Amino acid sequence: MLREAAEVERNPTWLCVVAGLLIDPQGRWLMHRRPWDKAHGGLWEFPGGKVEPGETPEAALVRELGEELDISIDPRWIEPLAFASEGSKAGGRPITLLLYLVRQWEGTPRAVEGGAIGWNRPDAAAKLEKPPLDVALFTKARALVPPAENAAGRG
Ligand SMILES: Nc1nc2c([nH]c(=O)n2[C@H]2C[C@H](O)[C@@H](COP(=O)(O)OP(=O)(O)OP(=O)(O)O)O2)c(=O)[nH]1
Repeated sequence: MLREAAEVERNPTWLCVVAGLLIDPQGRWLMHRRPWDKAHGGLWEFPGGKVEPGETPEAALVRELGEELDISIDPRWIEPLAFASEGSKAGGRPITLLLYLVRQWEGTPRAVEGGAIGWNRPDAAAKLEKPPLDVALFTKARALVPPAENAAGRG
């Protein structure tokens, strides 16, 4: 029993991915276009990546946003917003995607790993082509983001 548990811990049966919804003072949402050579290449996602073994989801998000967007974030500036899960695909582990709201950061976000970024009002960001897991998650995020920030994004 113990041996099996240790094995699962070393080789988890599901993949935990964390991502951030960055909203600027004008109410625009940041989306990241994945590099063409990666899975879901060219699609617009919430910036983030995989949680590494031994890492908390929050630490992973701070690390991933630093690597991907060249920004610094204090863990106190992020808050859990929503999650989405997808079933196992042939050959792959099922993914659970945890989405955090990011209200504050240091630095100017830029795509440093070969992708691109876009700042859009939620209405425009909704029209960007996304990975399947993000479609329902995006709708959920729009419903959950506090009205003040939605209002700032009108127009
Ligand atoms: N970051 C991110 N990944 C997503 C989203 N939606 C979605 O299905 N995914 C999938 C794509 C990938 O299979 C996985 C995340 O992998 P990644 O390639 O971004 O992560 P990483 O930076 O840790 O990857 P790697 O370079 O180590 O391969 O989750 C999303 O909104 N954001």
